[in-house]
Formats: sequence, structure tokens, C-alpha cells
Amino acid sequence: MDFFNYSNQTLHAEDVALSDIANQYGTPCYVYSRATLERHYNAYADAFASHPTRICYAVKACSNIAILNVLARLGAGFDIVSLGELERVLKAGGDPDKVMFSGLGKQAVEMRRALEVGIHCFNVESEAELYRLDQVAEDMGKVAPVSLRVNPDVDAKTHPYISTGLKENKFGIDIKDAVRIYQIAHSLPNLNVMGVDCHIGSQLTELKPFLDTFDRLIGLVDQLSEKGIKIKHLDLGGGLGVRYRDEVPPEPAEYAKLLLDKVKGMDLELAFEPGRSIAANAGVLLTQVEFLKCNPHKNFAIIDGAMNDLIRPALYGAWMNIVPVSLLPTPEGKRAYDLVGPICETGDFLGKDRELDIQAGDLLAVRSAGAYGFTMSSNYNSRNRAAEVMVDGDKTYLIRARETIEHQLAGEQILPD
Ligand SMILES: Cc1ncc(COP(=O)(O)O)c(C=O)c1O
Ligand SMILES: N[C@@H](CCCC[NH3+])C(=O)O
Repeated sequence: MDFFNYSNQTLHAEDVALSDIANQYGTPCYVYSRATLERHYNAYADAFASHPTRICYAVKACSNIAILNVLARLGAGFDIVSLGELERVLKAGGDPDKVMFSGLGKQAVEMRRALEVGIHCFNVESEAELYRLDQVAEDMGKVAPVSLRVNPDVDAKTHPYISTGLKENKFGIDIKDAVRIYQIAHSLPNLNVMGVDCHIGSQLTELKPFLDTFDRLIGLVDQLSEKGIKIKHLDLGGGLGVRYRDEVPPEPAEYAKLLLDKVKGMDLELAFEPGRSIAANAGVLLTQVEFLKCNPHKNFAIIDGAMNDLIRPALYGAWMNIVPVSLLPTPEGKRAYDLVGPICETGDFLGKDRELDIQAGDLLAVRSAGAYGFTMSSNYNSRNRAAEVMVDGDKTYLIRARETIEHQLAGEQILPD
């Protein structure tokens, strides 16, 4: 069930009309549905309920502390990649013992803070990182829990920029080298080997690459066991795709059914790091049409949302569904528009060739924008980052105020004479 629906010809988030949100908070504005977030998280939690499993939401997808708090209250763990994400999780009331720390360039200061608060596990991506973590742990008189992120050389069949499990990608430790590096990890006095980790890519629309990865990693778990290294958990990362246009990605329940069959009888916890499949369809970007500009070659709808607000179309050529908030006909009638922002780049568009019946002043909603939307936004062209709003039933909460130019200028200074 989708909690973004039309009622009285107007798009609603749960029980609130998006036009009311635009009136109250202005545009561009990200709007999230609490019920959708909860439904998506629970789809994982329920699917894996019969097996010890950690669902660690990938904070990078959408990191507003209200979102993290909603998930923390459901018992979610978190996958983080920076000190900033860790501080967000802590501020949101997340349990440090449910945090996995991924990322290939962890700094000593980040490791220190994570050890201080007692995270569940570091997903280490290189031999050099192991030595750094061992040293930081020794300096603190602690033992660091580690998994190695293994690169299984599996083709995730997704966009090359978000495919991470091929041997030519920068991520993880080559599976062929993994036993040797596990032996090093095992021998270092301030590390405790806990698991095997991987993440092969994002927006996967088939299960086969995940299942192939599982098979390869189970082979590794067996090899390690023969060497006396006991693995407690297998973290399969995130990556389950969502429907942007006509994709039919698998549901967590289908994924669980196939995996739980394989893991049956094994003394091995599972962990997942889903981001997009929890947040994407729980959010829209609301934007307003500023002007229509029609010439013999093209019709442009110039909107107040831009590539700085949502970079996916410009960066990956991603197709996002863009719908009018009101379905009432306009005097303009239906035309094919390129939906372009005010930024001084030709790549600044959110959609091209979209058949829409719109006029200046109308509101549009970019669907599936809850993941990798706000978190990838910037101040390019010195634009203020958008507001974020959460809808919960018939209530609306401003969960991040629109930035102001004062926020942007704070901390900058000019040189003295
Ligand atoms: C290490 C890691 N875990 C989890 C995720 C979340 O992936 P997704 O949003 O595709 O579920 C990512 C991003 O792709 C990642 O890099
Ligand atoms: N930012 C990407 C996903 C990156 C996943 C992070 N490893 C997207 O919008 O599709």
C-alpha cells in the first residue's frame, strides 16, 4: 500500500494534502510519510523474523534525525559511513550496539568515537585499515569488533556508478585475498573478528546477484572455520531496488524466503543495510512551476526545484516520476515539457518530455525522492537547501527548516586588510 494517493483530485501524503504543505512551508520541500517508512522497515523485520537478523538502515539514503528516530523506535540498527552519520544516529536515539560502520576511508578520529560509544561492528575494507583500527583500539585499551568487507566479484547489473561488487571497483577486499587478510585480523591483539560483510551495489532489480554473493561468502565462512576463525554474522549489505518507472524489484519477503532456505541450520546471524528500499518511496520532492516557456522546438516548465535539490537525474540520468499535485485541467492543456530548474547548467533538469497539463503556479511532486534526495543536495548556485516535512496521519511536522542565506554564510570570513 502506498501512502501517497490522490483524494479529491489532489495528491495527499497520508491524510494531508500536499498543497497545504506547500502553502505552509513553501517549495521546494521534501515530504516524507511516517507510515510508509514504518511499512518498509517492517517488511524486512517481518520477513526475517524467524532467523537472528539485524536490519541496519543505511543512513546515507536519508539522514534526517526524525527519520532515524522513527526507525530506531521500531528497533532498527544503522549502517553508517562517517562520524557525522554516527552523531546523527546517537542524536536520534539509535542504539550504538546496533551500528555497523562501513566505508573505505575511516579516519582515526571516526574510529575513536565509534569505539568510545561501543558500536556493533566495523566493516573494514583494506589491510591498511585493519592496522589503523588495531592501533586506535590499542591506544584506547579496547578491542574493536570487525568484519571484512569482501568484494565477491559479482555483477549487480545496475548503473556503473552504483555497482560496487566487481573486482575493478574500489570497494572491499578481493575475495581471493580474504583468507589471508582474515588471518591477519585474527592475529591482531586489539581486534575481534565477528563477521563477513559485503555490499555489491544499489538499485538491484534481481535477486540472483545477491544469492550468488551469498554462496561465495558462505564458501569463505567455511574456509575461515577450517582455519579456526569463527564467523558470527554475515552482512549482505543493502541494494534492493525500488520502482521508479516500470521496474519490478523483488520484495524483502521474496529475498528472505530464498536466503532463509539457504541459511537454515547454520549458526550464522544475518545482517542487511537497506537504504533506498526503505526511504525512496516514503518521500516526494514538492516543487512549484515558476514559468512556462514554450518555443517552436521545446516546451519548458521552469520549476523551483533544481539539480542542487535532487541530483539523481543529472548525475545518473535517473528517471523520476513527476506528477501534478492537482489533477484539475488547466487552460494550458496537456503538452510535453522538459522540467528544468533555475541553475546555470543544461544538465539541470528533473525530467524530460513529460506529458503534463500544468500552468505557472502549479505544484508538482517528484515521486520516489525519499532516498538519495535531500542527502545528496547542495548549495550550488548558493541556493538554500530545501525544507523537510514529515506527515504522520493527519499531522505535519517540519523536521528541518529551509536553510537561509545566513546559515550559508555562517562560518565564512573575508581576509583582513
Ligand atoms: C556499504 C553500503 N551499505 C548499504 C548501502 C545502501 O544501499 P541501498 O540504498 O541500495 O539499499 C550502500 C549504498 O549503496 C552502501 O554503500
Ligand atoms: N546515490 C545513489 C545510490 C548510492 C548508493 C550508495 N552506495 C543513487 O541515488 O542512486
